[in-house]
Amino acid sequence: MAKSNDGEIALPFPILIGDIGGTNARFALLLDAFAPPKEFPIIQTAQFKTIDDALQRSILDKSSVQPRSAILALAGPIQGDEVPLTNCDWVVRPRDMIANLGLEDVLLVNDFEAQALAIAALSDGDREKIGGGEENFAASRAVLGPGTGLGVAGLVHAMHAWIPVPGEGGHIDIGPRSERDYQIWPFLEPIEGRMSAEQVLCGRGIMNIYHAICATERREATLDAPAAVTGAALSKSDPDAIETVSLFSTYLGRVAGDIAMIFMAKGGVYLSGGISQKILPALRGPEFRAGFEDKAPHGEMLREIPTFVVTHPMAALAGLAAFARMPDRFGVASEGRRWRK
Ligand SMILES: Nc1ncnc2c1ncn2[C@@H]1O[C@H](COP(=O)(O)OP(=O)(O)OP(=O)(O)O)[C@@H](O)[C@H]1O
Repeated sequence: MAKSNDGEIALPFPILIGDIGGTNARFALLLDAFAPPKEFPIIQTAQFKTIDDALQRSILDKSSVQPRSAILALAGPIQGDEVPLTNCDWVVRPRDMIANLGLEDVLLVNDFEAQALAIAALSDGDREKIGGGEENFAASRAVLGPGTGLGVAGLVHAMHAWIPVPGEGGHIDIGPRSERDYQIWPFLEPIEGRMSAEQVLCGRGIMNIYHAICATERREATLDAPAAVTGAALSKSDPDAIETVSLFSTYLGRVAGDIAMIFMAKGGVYLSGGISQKILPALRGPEFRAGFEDKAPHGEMLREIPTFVVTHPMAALAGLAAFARMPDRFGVASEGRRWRK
């Protein structure tokens, strides 16, 4: 059996891989290191009381293949033998999974770690470049994903391996920069008195910006959901929605530029998460790159760093599949989050 580079033995095939978010869970089976993943229909987490029930009824009962191991990416910190999920009622108990579902080996990783694994493996068909120079293939990369929250991770190339670096980068401070920012800022809702990136760069953040613009303009806020705001912006039917998406793109560019500097991400900065793909036409506009490059004294360096929108519909699963097939290429720590029969 192969050894992964942290000295652990690679997980045995067939491997069940899963990306479990607050609303949706996506699963696929890998029969061996070469066969394409067998994907299952997306599961709504709210429709099953427990994850074991969802796995039994939606995966195991629907396939003749019994997986020997599982790699699951979860939204939330992984600590101890019972891992509650953020934004949904499921609790992941790997020991019970091994006892009840016929698995021998379970590895849990953070959802943005899976996104970081994905950006090591995406082909040109799974991403759209939106500015900057050529990528440096051996250099570090970073990924930001505005969705229900703002996930951030780095991907560092060291010791002949790609090492995902998950963190809480979505919660860094963000401050006003332009005259317009100074007008809007007093109306933005802070968290415990401070403005963090996540307060503006997620679904809730879109509404925060939109309400602040409406308050600044003394206009009634008529749109009631992030999708309504981005829809009205893309169809150019509402001036406040248009400005919301313009400022969202600027702020996403600024934070992406900060993360690029922290990781020296000359391999590129990637935008994932549910929102990036949905506002892709807006991200192609000038605001995102202008915010990204406005980083004196390092503007020159930032202008060279390419940025990409991840267009792969199941990027996290693609990342987990790449790791499952070639664990030696990645430095994924397993201490405290791997359970074996
Ligand atoms: N068209 C849209 N424009 C802007 N925001 C949207 C749009 N559609 C959904 N959203 C917002 O995106 C967020 C959900 O993001 P995303 O799809 O990335 O979910 P997630 O956090 O990855 O969870 P899960 O994995 O369970 O789907 C919600 O806040 C939702 O309101």
